[in-house]
Amino acid sequence: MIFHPLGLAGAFRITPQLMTDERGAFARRFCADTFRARGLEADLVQRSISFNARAGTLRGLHFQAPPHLETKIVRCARGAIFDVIVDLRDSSPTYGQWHGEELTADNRLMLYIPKGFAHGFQSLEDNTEVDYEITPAYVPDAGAGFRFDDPILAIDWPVANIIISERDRALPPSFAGIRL
Ligand SMILES: Cc1cn([C@H]2C[C@H](O)[C@@H](COP(=O)(O)OP(=O)(O)O[C@H]3O[C@H](C)C(=O)[C@H](O)[C@H]3O)O2)c(=O)[nH]c1=O
Repeated sequence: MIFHPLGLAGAFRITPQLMTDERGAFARRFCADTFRARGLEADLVQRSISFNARAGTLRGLHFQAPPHLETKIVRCARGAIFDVIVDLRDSSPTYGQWHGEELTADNRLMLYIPKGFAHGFQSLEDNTEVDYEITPAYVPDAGAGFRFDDPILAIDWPVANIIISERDRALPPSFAGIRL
């Protein structure tokens, strides 16, 4: 695995290193010892799937409220997504900044998202599936977030036909004032 630090400290793009032969390839996409050695969270207690039937589906921008802040590893197992993380860490010099990354089944890229970030994505193809590794466990009442079209962030979502849930439509308009 190659860890590429993003401009938002503590977040990484991870590239699995393919070992190829005539059959195809093999690559490690997680290793607890490697993550611990890098000071990253290695005890990811839940693994989840997000299936998105239509291109343009947008989920987010979400986080779990303290004390249930999440660490996540996100990858695209089928199709493609535009993945966005937003730094909401109160003490961070990049507070209020965001990073977008195209994660696809073909590029096999992953994002490591530390605690204190909001997360969201938009699917770029039909039948897109996203894999999550998350800690701590899901706490239904801790769900929080803000709208994808926050005017302060002005995220340029790639697919014009945006499909979102009523819940996401009703989120607060901006991250302003949220400090984790
Ligand atoms: C997140 C989650 C949801 N659920 C249940 C709750 C609902 O019955 C159903 C769909 O939940 P929700 O609409 O909150 O799912 P998303 O809109 O995809 O939310 C996720 O989207 C953004 C992009 C994220 O990064 C988070 O993983 C998460 O907030 O799955 C669970 O049982 N466990 C879970 O961990």
